[in-house]
Amino acid sequence: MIKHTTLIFAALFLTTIVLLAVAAPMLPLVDPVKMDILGRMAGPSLAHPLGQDEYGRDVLSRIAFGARASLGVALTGAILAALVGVTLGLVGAYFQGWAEQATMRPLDVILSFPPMLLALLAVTLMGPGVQTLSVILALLFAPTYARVTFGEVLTVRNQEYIEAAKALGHRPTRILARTILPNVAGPILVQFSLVVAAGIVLESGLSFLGLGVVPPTPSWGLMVRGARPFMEANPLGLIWPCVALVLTVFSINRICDAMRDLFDPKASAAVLPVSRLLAGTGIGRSRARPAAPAAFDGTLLDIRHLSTEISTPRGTIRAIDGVSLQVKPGEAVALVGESGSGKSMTGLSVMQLLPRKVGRIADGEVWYASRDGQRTDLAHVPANLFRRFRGREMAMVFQEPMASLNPVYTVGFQLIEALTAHGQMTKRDAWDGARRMLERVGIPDPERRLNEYPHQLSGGMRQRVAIAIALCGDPSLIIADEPTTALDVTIQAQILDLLEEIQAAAGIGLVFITHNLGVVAEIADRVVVMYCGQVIEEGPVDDIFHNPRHPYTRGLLASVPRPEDMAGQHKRLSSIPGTVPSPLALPPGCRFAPRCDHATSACVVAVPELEAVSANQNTRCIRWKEI
Ligand SMILES: Nc1ncnc2c1ncn2[C@@H]1O[C@H](COP(=O)(O)OP(=O)(O)OP(=O)(O)O)[C@@H](O)[C@H]1O
Repeated sequence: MIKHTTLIFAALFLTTIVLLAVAAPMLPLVDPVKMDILGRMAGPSLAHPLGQDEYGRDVLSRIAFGARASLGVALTGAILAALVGVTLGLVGAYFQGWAEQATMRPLDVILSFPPMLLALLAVTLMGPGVQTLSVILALLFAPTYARVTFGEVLTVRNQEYIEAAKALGHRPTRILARTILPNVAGPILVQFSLVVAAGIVLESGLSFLGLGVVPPTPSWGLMVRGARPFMEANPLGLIWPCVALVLTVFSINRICDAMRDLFDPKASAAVLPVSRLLAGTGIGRSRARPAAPAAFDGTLLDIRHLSTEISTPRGTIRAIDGVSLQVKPGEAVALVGESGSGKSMTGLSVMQLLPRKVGRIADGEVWYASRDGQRTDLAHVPANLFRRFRGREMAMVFQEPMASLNPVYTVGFQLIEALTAHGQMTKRDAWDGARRMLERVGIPDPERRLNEYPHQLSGGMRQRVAIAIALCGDPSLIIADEPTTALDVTIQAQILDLLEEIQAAAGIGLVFITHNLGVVAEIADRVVVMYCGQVIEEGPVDDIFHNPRHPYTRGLLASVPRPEDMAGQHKRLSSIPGTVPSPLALPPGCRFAPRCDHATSACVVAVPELEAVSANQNTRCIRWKEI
């Protein structure tokens, strides 16, 4: 209640002051520079409602005209500084490297100059005046904005919703303006209110030195300075400009606070109870898998001997090493393996979303067949041309939907962004399209949900929205990186059903990255088992589950609880002994040998090749026939 009252007061006060400043020359006010020696420091009267100053000038008139200079200088300076500083901070933090040097280092130079020296330099070059003051303020405050923005962007730039925006094929300028900027707007707005306040105060100091507003032109700062020596004889002369200053600064602060809340919907919106959010999420779909339409005969994705390197402070590692796998249209291929085995890096390499600067495809090919039948080696598509594949041809669903959705935009806005990313649409069509996408992923009451923010949805619904966004570009391939790991078990099952249903109905090729072999059995047609960046076994789900040939696959399967274990038939779950070796110190020969019960001296001689076990199954173990 108090919060709202202060906001209304702030808005009214600021509007009045701004109107007063704009309309001052048209109002029936006394000439603000006209002196009246007989009326020096006279108290309020009908002719002078706020009294007269040390030269007998009308205080009300000087407040109104003074607002023009003070607010004009402070607001212009703060806005100019924000435009320059925020742009440089965004570009420097997002692109880093040379962009950081080009944007942030010149600002460091400006910061190292004493402010007064800068002010004198500007006055020497431009002459004193209101415009010069605005430029000085912009120069002084742009580095502060840039630093605040730079720091904020660094904290959000690795968030999954930024990766999700890239995965949709958005341009960097669009990502900066529409995805990152709203998420860092809060601290920038706070900075803005501080800069306006500091600007008003600085204006008075610089005007006093003859570097800004030239007397007798009124400004609030000059009024404070003029009234100070007479504060005992005429306290009102000091109080009025101070009241105007304090209330203006307070109002700007309050309005900026409210705007910050607006940009951070979590701070203002009421969070709905989870039970209500979970109601009617569309549980209980049939598990029967419809036959995938034979949309395309060949392979949709054909990864051949793909190796990806990452530079780390301790040396370059091969995050994936010679990975080959194929995905057909309508086929679901699961990538499984312990943490660090290279599953995510495989997905990110295909999408060209490797960690900036440090990650690169070192070797291999990634053949992708577009809808028109054209095959492209994605590993060799330049980064600036790759955008046309993301979103439209292939999409990505991430693990944590709260992180992959942009927290400051409604569900509807984000869906419309995705729908319009690759083509123009009318607002009405985009809204209808967004509603249909929500219906498609089984979200009840889609019209209402379109107006809600991600934090107002349950985890399961958020993931449905993330899937809907991925589907907006009608992709042929979806890479889902542990899309159910962050969800509880019942919701996991619903999301799996949904993915399975959509993928099979639309003939989409699905690469499903997971730790969970239970999930693999549920969704996948084929399994690719990875260890230390290599594929160590692959084949159809049934073959891998019933006839695993690699000791590592066996170990993984033995560590999965089965229904009979739960039912009390005491079969001990085994875990694989030892830990995954560091990619910086890989063992010679078979990478699993140090943890393998069946390893012999022959296993450490050379890295085993993938060997065909049957027409469909391959394994990377030289002893598979014996064990
Ligand atoms: N940004 C990074 N910087 C340095 N090394 C990385 C980075 N990301 C991944 N790696 C390394 O690359 C290798 C493969 O990692 P990746 O994330 O693909 O494994 P994963 O199988 O997906 O694991 P998880 O299941 O934990 O996600 C690991 O050795 C990992 O430490």
